[in-house]
Amino acid sequence: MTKKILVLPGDGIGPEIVGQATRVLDALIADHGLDMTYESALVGGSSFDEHGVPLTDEVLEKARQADSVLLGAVGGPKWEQYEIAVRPEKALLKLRSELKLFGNLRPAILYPQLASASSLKPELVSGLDVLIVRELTGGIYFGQPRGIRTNNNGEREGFNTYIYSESEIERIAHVAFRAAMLRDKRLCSVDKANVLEVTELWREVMTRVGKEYPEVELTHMYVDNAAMQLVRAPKQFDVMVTGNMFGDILSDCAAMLTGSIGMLPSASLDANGKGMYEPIHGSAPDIAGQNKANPLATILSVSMMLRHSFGEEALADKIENAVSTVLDQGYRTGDIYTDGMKLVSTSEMGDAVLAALK
Ligand SMILES: NC(=O)c1ccc[n+]([C@@H]2O[C@H](COP(=O)([O-])OP(=O)(O)OC[C@H]3O[C@@H](n4cnc5c(N)ncnc54)[C@H](O)[C@@H]3O)[C@@H](O)[C@H]2O)c1
Ligand SMILES: CC(C)[C@H](C(=O)O)[C@@H](O)C(=O)O
Ligand SMILES: [Mg+2]
Repeated sequence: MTKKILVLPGDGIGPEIVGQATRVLDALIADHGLDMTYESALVGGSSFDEHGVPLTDEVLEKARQADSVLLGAVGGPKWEQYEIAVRPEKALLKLRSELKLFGNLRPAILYPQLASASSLKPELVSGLDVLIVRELTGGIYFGQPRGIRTNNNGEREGFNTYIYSESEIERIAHVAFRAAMLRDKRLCSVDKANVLEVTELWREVMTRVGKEYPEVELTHMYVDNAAMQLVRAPKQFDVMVTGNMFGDILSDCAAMLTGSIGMLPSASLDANGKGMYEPIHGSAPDIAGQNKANPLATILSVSMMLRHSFGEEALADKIENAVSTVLDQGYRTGDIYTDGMKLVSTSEMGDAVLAALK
């Protein structure tokens, strides 16, 4: 059966970077006779402008029907004036939650060629390979009740609920332990169990599930310390597992260690391996429309799609090798540029990756 991919470019730099990723996909489909097709649709602000909602029922249904989804980025200043319920970001959250994509994998890998682009000293990051496993459909992002209300003193107050059920923690724990089993077998669970009951339970469940994976060394760390350790000595980590909001923050932090947020892909998976793939960065309004954005995180997201949703390991490797080749050749978009390298545009980086794939 032909595999169907739904492509959602989104807003800001989304269409520019996804444009390069689909060129890579086109080349692989043509050169390797892959039985895959894709169609594109609006999401986020571009959908809001056209349809008055950031995600139409039709596009949600297409996402359900697809074998996997490739997303660029959503959001931007144009839509910040609207209430949260109709903002572009809501589309992303709805897709994640409706498709039950609870397991978010965010690999922070330093390509050796980019050691000098990292914000840390090369010796601290050389060989860096950390996998952040982020719970993506629960926690404070989705907990009820939430809102802005007027309290008894007549003052407005905003509130959200940080909640995790045991089963939600268990299933993300299994994702993380299984990932650790395929790597260096070290898992660090990040929480705030010294203050928040929800993460006290998180720690208890992680420890319990850990008994099923005796080969994996499980450690626990408070999130404030984890943020500090990530910039102090990031190579101490193999796999990190954490909740939705802590994972959001720590993954942006880890991204910068690899040279740029423009380098980090992600996979958001359901219990059956269906996934949505996207770079971890946003729509970068400051550079949108200028053909400047780094498309590599999105191209690497295609690689993750081929690996996790379609079992095409060799082709996934091929994309990663092509990225490594273009970095060897000295091609750099502005975010990863260092002296002596060749500064290229988004589309020229795409050209270079396509050439390296041949
Ligand atoms: N997955 C998503 O769709 C997603 C993720 C994060 C933020 N957002 C949204 O994006 C908008 C902008 O958010 P932000 O500015 O906080 O974060 P951002 O990730 O868009 O940008 C942060 C900084 O990183 C740079 N950057 C990001 N991606 C880059 C790339 N590929 N190449 C080069 N530089 C890159 C930007 O230019 C900017 O200076 C907001 O509306 C936010 O909600 C969306
Ligand atoms: C845009 C926003 C909803 C999203 C998140 O917070 O999950 C983004 O920051 C991410 O990291 O994918
Ligand atoms: Mg984020």
